[in-house]
Amino acid sequence: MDNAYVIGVDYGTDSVRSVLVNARNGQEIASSIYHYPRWKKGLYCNPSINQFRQHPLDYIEGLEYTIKDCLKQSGEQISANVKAIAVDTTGSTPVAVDKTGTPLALLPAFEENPNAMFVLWKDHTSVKEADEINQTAKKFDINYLQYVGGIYSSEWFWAKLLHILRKDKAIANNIFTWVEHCDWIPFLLTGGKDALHIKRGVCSAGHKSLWNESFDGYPPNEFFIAVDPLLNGFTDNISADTYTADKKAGHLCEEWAQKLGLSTSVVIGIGAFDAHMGAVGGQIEPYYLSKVMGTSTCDMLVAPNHEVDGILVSGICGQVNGSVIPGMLGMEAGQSAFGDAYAWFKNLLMWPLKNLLSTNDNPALDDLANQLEQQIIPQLSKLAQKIEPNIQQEFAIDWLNGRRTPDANQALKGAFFDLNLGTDAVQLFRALVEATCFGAKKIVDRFNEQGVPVKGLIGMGGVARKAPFIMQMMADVMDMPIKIHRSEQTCAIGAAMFAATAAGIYTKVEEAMSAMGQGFDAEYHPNPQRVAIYKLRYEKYTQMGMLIEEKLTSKDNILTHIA
Ligand SMILES: Nc1ncnc2c1ncn2[C@@H]1O[C@H](COP(=O)(O)OP(=O)(O)O)[C@@H](O)[C@H]1O
Ligand SMILES: O=C(CO)[C@@H](O)[C@@H](O)COP(=O)(O)O
Repeated sequence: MDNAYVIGVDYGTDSVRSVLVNARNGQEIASSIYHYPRWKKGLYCNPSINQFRQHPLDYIEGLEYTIKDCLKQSGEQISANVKAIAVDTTGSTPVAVDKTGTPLALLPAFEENPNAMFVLWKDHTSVKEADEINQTAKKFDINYLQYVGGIYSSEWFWAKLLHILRKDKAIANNIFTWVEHCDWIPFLLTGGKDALHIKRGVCSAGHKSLWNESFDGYPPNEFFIAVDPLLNGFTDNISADTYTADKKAGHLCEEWAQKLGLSTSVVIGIGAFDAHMGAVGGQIEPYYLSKVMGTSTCDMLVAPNHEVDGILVSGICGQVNGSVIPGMLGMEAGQSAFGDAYAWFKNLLMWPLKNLLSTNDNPALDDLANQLEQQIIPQLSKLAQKIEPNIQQEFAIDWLNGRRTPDANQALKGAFFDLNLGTDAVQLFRALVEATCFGAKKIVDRFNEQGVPVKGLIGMGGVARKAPFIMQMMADVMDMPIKIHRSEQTCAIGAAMFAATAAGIYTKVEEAMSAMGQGFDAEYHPNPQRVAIYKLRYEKYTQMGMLIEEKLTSKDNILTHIA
């Protein structure tokens, strides 16, 4: 135990990070990050139709680079004592694979075909298919959506599969099965060669693929045929056995052991989603909402199974036994755009610099544009912090990437209200931040209303750590303190905790969490004066949100007729 080290690998939206930590106390020995090069160039994506695809080579190259870099920084002695690796990824981010479990984009015939690549969580091309799953589910006596909040989302597994099968005959003819990113990386590292043997984590299966123990696995084939005969037989190639992330997927295969310079005795853990492992890295406690705030938010809550027996929370992203901590019910909710909403606003302000300023012959101008870009969100935050909220101020709705929870509806859009000729960028930014905090409060309200009391808030992720202004507003809007986890890399550290448990260094992940957790370093408390004004503004957010939703979904909506 003295000389035991573990590696946690965290695949985020833009980059993969690995950390090598001391399994005894969680001390970070090395970390490394790799930005996906093809993704960075915008390849295979089309934001105007919400198509976001990632090439498997971005993932494979990043895996090799970051782990090797960590080992290089740590030195030979530590590298020789690496006992386990575990991986978390975004999700639902599935890919079509052939019988050998190879993603189709790794085959020459499909290497440039976006439909043969991983369909990133934020790809919303399958809104129609998700709707068809929702409509079909109503025709069955058993409610197959009861454990995923009652609404199937276009961000998820089956909707994405159906969309790809419909769009691309060549993929439909060559696909053997459909696999989540978090289940595929352990398969890769353990040298899997048969797609029937891919081990599916309970986290991905339960939250995104409609697996539940009460159905003895997935819904029956008739359900999928009723959605579309194209889905016929797909569950035959997906094992109904699922695993919690404290278990082994296997050992490092010869090929990857050689590539990385590690031994084949290194244990590979079962994979799970970033937010779920992040919640563990952030030392989640029962009934604390653990908010991973980055591009999007993922809000996790755990509760002992016997205390929430019979409760089904509607409109969330699922409740799954063991998806976060084995033996507890893991519940997931979240917002489709959080930091992404601020990034959108920043990009809007950057438009003249990106489009009117010719930097061809002048690298200094390029540098200047980049520097300004880095400063936009911090400077807006600094100035927005000085504005005291009042009821008449500019106002926004945060559904710029649709609404993930409560009640998934990816067709919804964002909005600004109450603008006048005096409205400036700072006021608009303030309104946007406030809207994202209101969106966060809607999730807390839903848990409270449906019998799962939220007793505290834990903040993690890029925005939680970089944005005191936003975290203070979160505490004010929620009327509840929020404590921020010390770790910069909660997801990767969570993966490292699971790696240590899968390797048998700890018997339970809770033990790993208390031994390896780094604790909290900031806490924001609500300001009573602002709490009162935000209550009124939240009421307005609710009313305006309802108005937008009714308009967008009503039969006499002019846009529906034009479409
Ligand atoms: N100073 C800041 N204040 C608020 N948001 C920020 C700041 N800097 C970056 N962001 C946002 O953080 C998000 C990235 O979060 P991060 O946790 O680093 O990545 P990921 O979600 O990919 O894991 C981006 O959407 C960006 O707009
Ligand atoms: O939805 C999930 C997990 O269920 C996340 O993977 C997804 O929000 C992406 O997270 P990031 O914004 O990359 O931290």
